[in-house]
Amino acid sequence: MVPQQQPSRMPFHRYTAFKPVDLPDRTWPSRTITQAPRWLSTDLRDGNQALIEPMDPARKHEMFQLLVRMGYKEIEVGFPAASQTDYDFVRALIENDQIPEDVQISVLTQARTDLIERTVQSLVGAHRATVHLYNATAPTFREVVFKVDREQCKAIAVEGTRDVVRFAEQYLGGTDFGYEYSPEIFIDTELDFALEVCEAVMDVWQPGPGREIVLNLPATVERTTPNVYADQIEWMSRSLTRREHVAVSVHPHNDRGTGVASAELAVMGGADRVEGCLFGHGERTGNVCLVTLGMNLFSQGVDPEIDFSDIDEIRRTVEHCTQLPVAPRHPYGGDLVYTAFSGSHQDAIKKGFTAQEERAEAAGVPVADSEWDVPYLPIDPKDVGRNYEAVIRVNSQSGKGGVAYIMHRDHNLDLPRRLQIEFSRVIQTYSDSEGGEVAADHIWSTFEREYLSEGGPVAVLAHRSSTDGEGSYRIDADVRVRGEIRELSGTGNGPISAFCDALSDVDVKVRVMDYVEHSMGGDGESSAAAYVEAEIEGEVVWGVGIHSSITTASLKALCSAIGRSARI
Ligand SMILES: CC(=O)SCCNC(=O)CCNC(=O)[C@H](O)C(C)(C)COP(=O)(O)OP(=O)(O)OC[C@H]1O[C@@H](n2cnc3c(N)ncnc32)[C@H](O)[C@@H]1OP(=O)(O)O
Ligand SMILES: CC(C)C(=O)C(=O)O
Repeated sequence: MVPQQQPSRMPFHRYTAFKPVDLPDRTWPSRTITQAPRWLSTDLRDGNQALIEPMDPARKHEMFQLLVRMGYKEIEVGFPAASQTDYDFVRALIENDQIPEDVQISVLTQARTDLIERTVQSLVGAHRATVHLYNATAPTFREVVFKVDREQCKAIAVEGTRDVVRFAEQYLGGTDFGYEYSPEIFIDTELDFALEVCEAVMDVWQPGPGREIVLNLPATVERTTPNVYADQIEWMSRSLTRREHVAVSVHPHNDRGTGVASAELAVMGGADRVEGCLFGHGERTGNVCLVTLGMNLFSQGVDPEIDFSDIDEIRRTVEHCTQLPVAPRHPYGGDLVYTAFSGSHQDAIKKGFTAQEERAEAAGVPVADSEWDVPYLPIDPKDVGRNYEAVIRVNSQSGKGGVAYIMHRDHNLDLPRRLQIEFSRVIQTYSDSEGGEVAADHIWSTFEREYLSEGGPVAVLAHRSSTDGEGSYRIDADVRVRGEIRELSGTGNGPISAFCDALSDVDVKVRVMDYVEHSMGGDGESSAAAYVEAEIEGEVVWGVGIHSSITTASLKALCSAIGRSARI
């Protein structure tokens, strides 16, 4: 008897639901994203500060170069007041002139005068640079961490901003200087207070034409559903004064696994800019993944303004720099994300590829330019530098479609449907007994053994044929029958029926039920494939022949069927 279910033993009473935002006239749900937001990569700061082993200078340079190559124009390069390594890295970028003209680096600092001064000093000589200042504004942080009230909390932000302005004037004369402020833990901060602090910071910075401020509103710890974050962002975006001079920025983390949705809904709610990391590195469960966000736009026909065309090179570099693996199922970049093992998916993909090619041909455009619509593949793997090799892999969950796809892809063989069924049963028997994946070369060697070996009871050694002009076909063939070489002759309405007739002389009874042939394409020496479905000794089997002469291929296919019927 199944035991009765016990009441939950999870202590859920310890947690309270996040308070929603009162915004009945919210507009974000009916918006769509038609343009990429501004991106900021914080791989070298928030990503780096969460690594088991932070990046050494060589890895930092490699990551920076990758980000530049991909097209990121805003890159947070470190926390220079935190360590000599971070400070030296920023100096090296500037002194070695490694920052392209159109790239704005930024550096993070706490709101502490000594740290701000050192942070600003790290930027001396930069063409363009931003200082990013933060202080936590949420109630628990005010009460527990800083032991300040609202006014004192606001004063930290205001004084910090004054320091930034003062030191920038002192040290950064020739720099196109920008400023970013983050009320850290914005997501848990009372909205009216977050607004009050941001307004006070703006009063010091004085944004205006040519003097933007970035107000970054982080979901430092993701604690609610993405719609609530979107409400918060829309509320802030609508409430801020001097909005046209403010870049509203979001910085989602992924604690609930909904960082990407939070960022997307926040952009619909009015955010102009998104901060995140490649493959979602960052504190705890990570920052929002910039690859997923960019590729999500791409898959909707929106230019992500970032180059993802060699996703494996990006993944390898990130793995090398962070010394952490990217999960095989990570959206767009994981090893397995364009692979189907299961039969019905493989069948649909195989049909989808054919339809895609036909559509492209009908439209007169190359497949690589034609509108993509293939089942189970939200994007063309080739658009991110993958090939179709891994799209279909065979294991015990696979059906005929997958096996047939591999035979076509790797060997130009279009197996007729009933042969697909017959051969996939052979592969299924193997995968059921061995478990695991059946490699493409094993599929081929099995096919060769089952259908192409010439060691059966009948083999054609040579043949000559003639027609009488009235549709009758005559064949004379040297045939090895059960180990003996015989000269046989037969007539029929084609080579196969003539050969069947010839075989009846040596007591081999074959009734052909289906016949299919095709050229295997390619070069001048290309072969033809012939497939014969035949009833032999009451058994229906398929045989396959491959040869540069289609007649020889068809005779071989018949011998192949005879061989199979003798074996099974
Ligand atoms: C959400 C985020 O990712 S924020 C970025 C977090 N990243 C990092 O912290 C990485 C780099 N940080 C560091 O290396 C160090 O924290 C340093 C060098 C900046 C400072 O080191 P320390 O002076 O030893 O201070 P410590 O690390 O203990 O920080 C805590 C102190 O800073 C204060 N503090 C924390 N954040 C801020 C802030 N944004 N503004 C002002 N003060 C702050 C705390 O209240 C605490 O002060 P207390 O010692 O008077 O109680
Ligand atoms: C400093 C801020 C932007 C931050 O990293 C966070 O809140 O997660």
